[in-house]
Amino acid sequence: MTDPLFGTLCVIGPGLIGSSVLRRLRAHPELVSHLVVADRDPGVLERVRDLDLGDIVTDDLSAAVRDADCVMLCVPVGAIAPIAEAIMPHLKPGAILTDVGSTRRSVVDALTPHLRGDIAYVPAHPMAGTEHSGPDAGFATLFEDRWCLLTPAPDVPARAIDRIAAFWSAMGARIRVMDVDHHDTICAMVSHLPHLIAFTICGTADTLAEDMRSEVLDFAASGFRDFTRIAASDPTMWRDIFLNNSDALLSVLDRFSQDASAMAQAIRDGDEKTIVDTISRGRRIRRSLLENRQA
Ligand SMILES: NC(=O)c1ccc[n+]([C@@H]2O[C@H](COP(=O)([O-])OP(=O)(O)OC[C@H]3O[C@@H](n4cnc5c(N)ncnc54)[C@H](O)[C@@H]3O)[C@@H](O)[C@H]2O)c1
Ligand SMILES: O=C(O)C(=O)C[C@]1(C(=O)O)C=C[C@@H](O)C=C1
Repeated sequence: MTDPLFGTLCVIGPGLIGSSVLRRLRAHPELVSHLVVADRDPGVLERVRDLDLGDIVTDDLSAAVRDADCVMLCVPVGAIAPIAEAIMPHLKPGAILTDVGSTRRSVVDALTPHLRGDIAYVPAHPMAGTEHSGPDAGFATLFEDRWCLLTPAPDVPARAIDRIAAFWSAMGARIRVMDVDHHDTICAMVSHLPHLIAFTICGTADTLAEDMRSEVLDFAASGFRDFTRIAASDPTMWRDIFLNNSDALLSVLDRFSQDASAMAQAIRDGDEKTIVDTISRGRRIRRSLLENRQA
């Protein structure tokens, strides 16, 4: 029998992501021997107990981390650094600290000054999720064949990075190690901007429906519905993402606005070539994504 990856793992914030990790660990008990789960919300803790996702379930974060070989923060981005600061004095010597936050630079900058010398911090962002939140939303296969982006500082010991990489491989994910700012630029484009557009387009349709006193939304077919899926995501999580990745997000939003204006101009001018070229590009991207997924 192989040794477990961690003797004790503590998950703080057993929502969609945290509870998916815990479900996978329950399905593969050889990976981690002992699971400690902490949250500030009594309702969440009750569900975690009902679902039997932890061996110890508590609202006492300091006590929860005391014996943990690895502590994983699965809370909204704005709560990561404050929680890390609060638990820092209570961490076991030599423990690994990790999180699953969707943005990196502002979190790393806020957290690093509080980092103890004997604690390795290895942020890991799984590029997987749904529009749902909370412990009931998770599922054990969420991370299968999805990327997990690791952004450790250059001085983090390789042993700790390897552990977290092995952990996410066991979750079914593919691993890529990258620089913090590079991570934020990529995620601004492929995740944060699409969500911003989805939230905005729903608002526009809703306002139009009110203005016209009409049933615009009643006739929403699948194109609009595809936007509403991601627009149903958690407001606190997305507020934190937008505010914590503002520079990269505003920069891609600027480019998007220019491209949308160019499309508007092409429509105004009856410029068929530009319109067809732009649509064809989208079609090519969709097809190459589907091919890569099947590969
Ligand atoms: N949802 C996604 O699609 C997705 C994908 C990848 C990464 N992420 C990131 O993962 C993290 C968690 O997202 P989620 O969708 O699982 O969220 P969630 O809302 O489902 O769960 C978050 C949990 O954190 C708890 N929490 C919040 N503040 C806390 C605090 N101060 N102290 C203790 N507990 C606290 C909440 O009670 C909740 O149980 C976020 O940083 C998010 O950016 C989300
Ligand atoms: O599929 C979804 O619903 C998601 O929103 C998942 C998604 C994404 O944008 O792809 C959302 C935020 C994350 O940090 C990573 C993944």
